Amino acid sequence: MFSRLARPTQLVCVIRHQFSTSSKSRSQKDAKVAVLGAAGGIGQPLSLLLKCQPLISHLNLYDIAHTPGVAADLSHIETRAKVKGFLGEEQLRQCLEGAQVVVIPAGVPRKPGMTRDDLFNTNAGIVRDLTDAIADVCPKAMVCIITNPVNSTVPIASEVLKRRGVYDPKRVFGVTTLDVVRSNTFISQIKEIESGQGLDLTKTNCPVIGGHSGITIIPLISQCTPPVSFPTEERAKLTERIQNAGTEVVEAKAGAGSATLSMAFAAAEFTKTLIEALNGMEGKVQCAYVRSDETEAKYFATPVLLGKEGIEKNLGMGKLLDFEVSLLKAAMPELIKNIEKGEEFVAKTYKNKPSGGESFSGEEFNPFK
Ligand SMILES: NC(=O)C1=CN([C@@H]2O[C@H](COP(=O)(O)OP(=O)(O)OC[C@H]3O[C@@H](n4cnc5c(N)ncnc54)[C@H](O)[C@@H]3O)[C@@H](O)[C@H]2O)C=CC1
Ligand SMILES: O=C([O-])CC(=O)C(=O)O
Repeated sequence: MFSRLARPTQLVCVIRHQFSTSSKSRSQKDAKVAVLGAAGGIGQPLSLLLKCQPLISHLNLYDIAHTPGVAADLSHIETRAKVKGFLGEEQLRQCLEGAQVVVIPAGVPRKPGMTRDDLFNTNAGIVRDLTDAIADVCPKAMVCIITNPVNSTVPIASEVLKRRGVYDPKRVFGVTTLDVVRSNTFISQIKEIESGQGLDLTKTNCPVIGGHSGITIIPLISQCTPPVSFPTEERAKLTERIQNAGTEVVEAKAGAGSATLSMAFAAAEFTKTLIEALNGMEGKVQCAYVRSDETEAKYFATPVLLGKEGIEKNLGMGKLLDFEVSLLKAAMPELIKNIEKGEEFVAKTYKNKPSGGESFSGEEFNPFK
């Protein structure tokens, strides 16, 4: 059930292959995708990968800077998707017209010494306002949120959509694919050191549940396919590396941002799987941070089966080892706090704009009063 997609280890070749294979197919449907934050460190390579994705017919790129150049550049690539750039708030709604999938990497990244939660003050408002525009223009779109802190930005987007009366939990995703990508890579690397032969990365799949920050990232190594086993100490070390992998990149980049290329790869994989599922392809599964009843946290990442309407089924976390249960216990307080912080932010700051009516204060929605 939890299948891996073919992964572009040799990216360019696979991009060409995907394009040439599917340009022969006349049965594919058109997908219109908007990327918000498209000129950034993630946005640019992500837009490149999406431009090479044959299921995408239209690719709209929005940012507060540089999108005309990025769009002009990408538009010269001989692949199917028609690329348009949209610049500044006044063009945001135009960008979103007809979008079936909206991917959001807009917002500031970490610098060394910062936590993802330290990004909240800047990024919360960005996600709130972008989601508000989505509610106006393409309320039925799939919303894929990359912007950190994901643990809080997904609740923020959900609360805005709720206030606008267009929330459907099947259509809102926190993109946590990078945690799976990293787990697969690190597990295979260790097996290569141990046995001289790594795992076949096209078939390796380690689900990652929980949230997307530090100890809230819970790799389920016991559920990896193919099955792998590690001595207790090594499993703990591997888990810690996966949890801190984002910080590993932030430190290596030494002030120049966080993971961009691997994140673009991961988000492109997620988007591709989602579009395939929207097109009716069956058995499409990805881990994502979604509205969930799995635990006491309202939002929780698990493998989800994707379908024509978004999430078809939450596949849950399965049976955990004692070690994984202890990781889950450790994660819950932080995760719940992050979720509440996102919800409170919207309650305190959201100004609803009913169509044709006047703006009125978010105070009216404050459930804490
Ligand atoms: N979910 C995940 O696994 C990951 C999430 N991230 C997060 O992704 C976000 C983006 O990271 P980078 O691309 O490296 O940052 P970046 O700074 O390189 O790019 C961000 C882009 O967002 C744009 N932007 C800012 N405000 C905007 C607004 N109101 N509307 C539209 N665009 C706006 C900026 O102009 C910039 O082009 C960060 O919050 C980062 O923490 C990064 C890596 C992994
Ligand atoms: O670490 C960061 O700030 C960016 C991120 O979410 C990741 O790389 O997993």
